Amino acid sequence: MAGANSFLLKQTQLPTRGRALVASQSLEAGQVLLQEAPLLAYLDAHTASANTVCFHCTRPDLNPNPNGNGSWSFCTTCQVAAFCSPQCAAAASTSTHTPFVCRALSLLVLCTLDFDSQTQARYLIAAYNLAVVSPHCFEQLLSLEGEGSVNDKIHLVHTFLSEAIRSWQLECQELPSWSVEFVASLIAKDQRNGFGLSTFVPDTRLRKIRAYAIYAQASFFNHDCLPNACRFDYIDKPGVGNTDIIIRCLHDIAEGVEVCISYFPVNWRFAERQGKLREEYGFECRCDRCKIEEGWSDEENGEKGDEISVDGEASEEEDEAMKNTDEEEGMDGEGDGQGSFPHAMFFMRYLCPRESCGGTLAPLPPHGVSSSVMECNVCGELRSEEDFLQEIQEHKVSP
Ligand SMILES: C[S@@+](CC[C@H](N)C(=O)[O-])C[C@H]1O[C@@H](n2cnc3c(N)ncnc32)[C@H](O)[C@@H]1O
Repeated sequence: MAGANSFLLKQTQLPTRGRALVASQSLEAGQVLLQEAPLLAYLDAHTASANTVCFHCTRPDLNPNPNGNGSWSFCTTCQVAAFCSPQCAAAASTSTHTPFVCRALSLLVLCTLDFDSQTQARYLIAAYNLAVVSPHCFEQLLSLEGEGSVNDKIHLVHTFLSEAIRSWQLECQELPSWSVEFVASLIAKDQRNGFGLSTFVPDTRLRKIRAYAIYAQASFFNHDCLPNACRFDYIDKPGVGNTDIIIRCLHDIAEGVEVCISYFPVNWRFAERQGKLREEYGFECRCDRCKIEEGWSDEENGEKGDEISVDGEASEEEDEAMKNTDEEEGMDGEGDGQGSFPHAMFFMRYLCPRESCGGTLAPLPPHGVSSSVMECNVCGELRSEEDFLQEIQEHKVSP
């Protein structure tokens, strides 16, 4: 497979879960398995409405100023897309902000779609643009999992996209129109394969979605409620590649073992996890953890859910934070030992201990030797082995 570390993973086909990625050699804790640039990325409509994020690289304007801000500029044609630098503006003109996108964005601000539909419309604009500027990448998008069905919301965004295409055709060239069924299937591909690009807001300790992205190779990671890898992104890092996805091992993985991530915070309870996977991903999870938790009563699910929250208590705020976060996360597991709650140690080791964070901890990439320092994929905090051992003592759970 393609990607920076392509030799570490190989794609295979599994009978009950479709395409999957397995370790093609033994992998080390913290190892970077994949670093990949997006096939396409698009801004969340709420974020975009604030006009403080670069349309091309998604970095924020940290000092918004109505009189103009250093290297920041707006597209003078659509007056919708902001760019953080002349370099981003120039790169966008042949990739993410072509004349078609520019026209479509100027129509988008005039339409009455709600924010959710505007976000979907931004995805469709980016997908249509991809079909024009990079047919090969568009083919990759089309090959991803997901077949959708048409509903009223899809009719609305389809109508918008058709208008945008027609408007551009009048001025320019003959462009193919897309059927509503085709649009529904593209939206399903986004739902099943898209990743949120978010930033951690230290004051609220919540994540704020800034943009979404789809990656050709990372789309082949299946889900597990006790994953052996997790995803990092560094969208504010300087230089190119800030929207790359990085997948790292949580622990050593033997050759031939499937590498899975979690599609949402791992401290979600059984019913929430099953509901999300059924409704948005179209499958029933039969992982080891689910097989155990399906045998729990509602009370047990509630109690154990409480036990494995950050402080031994699952606050409503924390639950809400997790619901608002389309990331793989973890939680700690005080629990009652390995007997009735065998995955408690997973949460002890891989949940960020910071209150309300809910992020997953993975070791820093090994440099010669494995690192014992864990990094949180949500708040970015580091935890040393000494801190971990102290936490275990406090929780009185044997490692
Ligand atoms: C991001 S794609 C993963 C790659 C996918 N298997 C494929 O063939 O392209 C997500 C889809 O994979 C399938 N999938 C992922 N994890 C699964 C699991 N644990 N059990 C069954 N199906 C799974 C579901 O169809 C889901 O909608």
